[in-house]
Amino acid sequence: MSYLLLQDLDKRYGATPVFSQIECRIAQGEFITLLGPSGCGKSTLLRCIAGLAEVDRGRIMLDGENITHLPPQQRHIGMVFQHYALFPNMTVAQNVAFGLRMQQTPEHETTRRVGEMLELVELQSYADRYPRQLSGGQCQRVALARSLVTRPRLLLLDEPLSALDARIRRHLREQIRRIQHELQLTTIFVTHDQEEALALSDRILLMDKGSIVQNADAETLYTAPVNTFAAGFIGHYNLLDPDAASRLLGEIRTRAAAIRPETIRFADTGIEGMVRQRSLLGNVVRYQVEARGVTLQVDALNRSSADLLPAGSSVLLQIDPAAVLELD
Ligand SMILES: Nc1ncnc2c1ncn2[C@@H]1O[C@H](COP(=O)(O)OP(=O)(O)OP(=O)(O)O)[C@@H](O)[C@H]1O
Repeated sequence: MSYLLLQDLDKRYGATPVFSQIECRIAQGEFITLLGPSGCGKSTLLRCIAGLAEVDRGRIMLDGENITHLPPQQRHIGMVFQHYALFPNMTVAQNVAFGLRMQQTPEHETTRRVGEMLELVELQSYADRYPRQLSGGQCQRVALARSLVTRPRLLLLDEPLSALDARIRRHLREQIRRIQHELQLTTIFVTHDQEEALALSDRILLMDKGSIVQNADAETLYTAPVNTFAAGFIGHYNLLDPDAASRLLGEIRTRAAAIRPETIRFADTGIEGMVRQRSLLGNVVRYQVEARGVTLQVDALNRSSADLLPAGSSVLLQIDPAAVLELD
């Protein structure tokens, strides 16, 4: 049985549909990511699950209970937002204790559970600080501890990392994954960052314009996108219309083709091309290569600076036919 079931959900604001016919089954303990471009309806869907917005049609079942019309406080769902809404006049420990105080949990129990949560997010020594004395990443860990302390049935994370710098983001996302795994907590994470989604998720729901375009694990989404939107959003696929694909591959193609830059190789024989530009992405070098009138991105491992090809180099490209996806 699914732990969380979203059935035929529709939502509109006035005449504008936000999402429609959302269907999804989520198992207990799964880490699901809602991924999609800005405005595709991710946050609104999350807010509907939390009870902060109403769906116009459909049913939301959590652990066998129909929660579609329950007020948020009766859903027992934890939520962390992009901007940490900590109480500025309360210490870290008081912020974390807030939900328990509202439930009138006995004082000794509150102290114990707050201590456990601060340990979980590695902020034990910050208990008496105020939010203004914390970094952005620390604030988000407090927000996480605050939403976990009441032992929610479901954790919803709405772009909790997007206001943080890249290094802190990576560290905190690993921490979130560890905590989620330790607590076996069913989690839905919203992001528009594909790298974050691929790194974190058991399963990704890729959304576009209010619909789920693909529902798959990271590997499937990366290697087998279902259409050109999915291929354009995930990885850095070369997307070629049928004309360009026919010219490049030297055979008639009637559908669009998608080729991942890392599946194209420089070789001793193959399609003639010319390097136009290169950019160093750290461990990878991304070349822009012109071949048969088509501009391609080709990724190569950055093994040594002696191997780097300058702009203007003639190259021969090998494209494995199995790596050419046909898409609509
Ligand atoms: N309260 C509201 N009233 C009217 N329209 C809204 C409201 N909230 C969201 N929308 C619209 O619904 C659509 C989906 O918004 P939503 O915030 O769910 O997108 P999102 O995918 O989370 O985007 P982002 O990544 O930018 O946060 C957008 O077109 C937005 O303008």
